[in-house]
Amino acid sequence: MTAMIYCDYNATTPVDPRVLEAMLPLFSEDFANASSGHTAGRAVARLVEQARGQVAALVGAGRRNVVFTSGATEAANLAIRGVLAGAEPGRRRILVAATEHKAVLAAAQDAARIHGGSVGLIRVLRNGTPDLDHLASLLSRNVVLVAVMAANSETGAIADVRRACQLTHSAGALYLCDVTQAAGKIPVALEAQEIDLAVLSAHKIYGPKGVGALVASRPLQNRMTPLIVGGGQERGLRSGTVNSAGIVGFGRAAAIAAAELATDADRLRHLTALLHRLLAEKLTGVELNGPTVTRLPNTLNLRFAGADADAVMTSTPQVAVSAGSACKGSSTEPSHVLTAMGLDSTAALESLRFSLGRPTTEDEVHTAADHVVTAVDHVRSLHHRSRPSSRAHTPTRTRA
Ligand SMILES: Cc1ncc(COP(=O)(O)O)c(C=O)c1O
Ligand code: FES
Repeated sequence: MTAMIYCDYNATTPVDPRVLEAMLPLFSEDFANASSGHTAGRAVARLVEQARGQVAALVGAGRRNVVFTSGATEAANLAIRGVLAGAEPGRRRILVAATEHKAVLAAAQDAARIHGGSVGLIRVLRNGTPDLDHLASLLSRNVVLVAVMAANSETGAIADVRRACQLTHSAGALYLCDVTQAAGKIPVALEAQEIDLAVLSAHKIYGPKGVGALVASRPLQNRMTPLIVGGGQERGLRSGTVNSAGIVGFGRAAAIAAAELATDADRLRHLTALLHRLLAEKLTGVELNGPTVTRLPNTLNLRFAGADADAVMTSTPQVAVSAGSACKGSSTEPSHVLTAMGLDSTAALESLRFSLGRPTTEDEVHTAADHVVTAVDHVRSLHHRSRPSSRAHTPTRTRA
């Protein structure tokens, strides 16, 4: 049995050993409650504040702007609900890119339902990048919030965040940027770009699961309504004893990601291009879903025409890839991201996402490509056998 080759780092990453090392003392000697006034508590509070600074630095924000949550999902819910709750009655429309993560799409729908608002979808171009001309045409004085993610988890498509933010501000609305996939992979500069609200998650950057952050300016934080009330931690925006071990791990992961971003990105860009080349050389009918250039360095979403993605995944248990996003699991619904780009459901269901990571090696890429080639060939041959009248997808392979 060969070891599994993990190519699903956009779904989640392993905890970096250096992160684990930083976290361990928080479970033993530094276990005190960060809100406690005694020396032990204050020592933990200092570690939490150090982590706040590290997370802020990764995304180019001030330390005081970071509010720790249980993840990007909670942060998105807090941001959207928090803004809408305090919005003027005549200004409760939210615009979200059609390819946003469900955490943002569902939070927007829910907030609109609860607070009497509405949600509009911003179209994306064929390559998955948000259509900012469409955003411009949708903006009006009713819009309170616009959400356009920095980089898409399924296709790696990178948005022109600067322009999206400028358009939003010129209409007097707030801009929310989901940087969960961008953080640690490409530079993120929230303050320089005047982004009002951002969300991210530790487990996408080799930190632990169950911890994330909302980044928002102090005046905005003061205007926001919390989702969870109680002891008033995180300046009243997120009550509950802080997850000190998780936060310290998040901070260490952010510091490592910031220091290694450039080298990681170069290496991953090379490995992703290699994987793409190997698959395109050995298979016909391979189409890239996503931009050729403005794409995350580690992400490759490919359609293998005539090969159902779930069947390919079943035939290649040695390689961990995903069809759509991890939280959809094995659902047979086509990805909302791919269909928003104009793929029909057949094409969407024939698409696989490869996302490489810090531990990925060149050997792994070669082996993964071999496995996927075999699996795609196998699935295509089954398909042709089960439907004798169908034409082969490969021009060189004709049926008798
Ligand atoms: C772009 C994006 N936003 C938000 C999330 C949600 O993060 P979490 O599961 O940590 O709440 C994810 C994770 O899948 C993501 O990829
Ligand atoms: S786990 Fe990434 S999309 Fe849900």
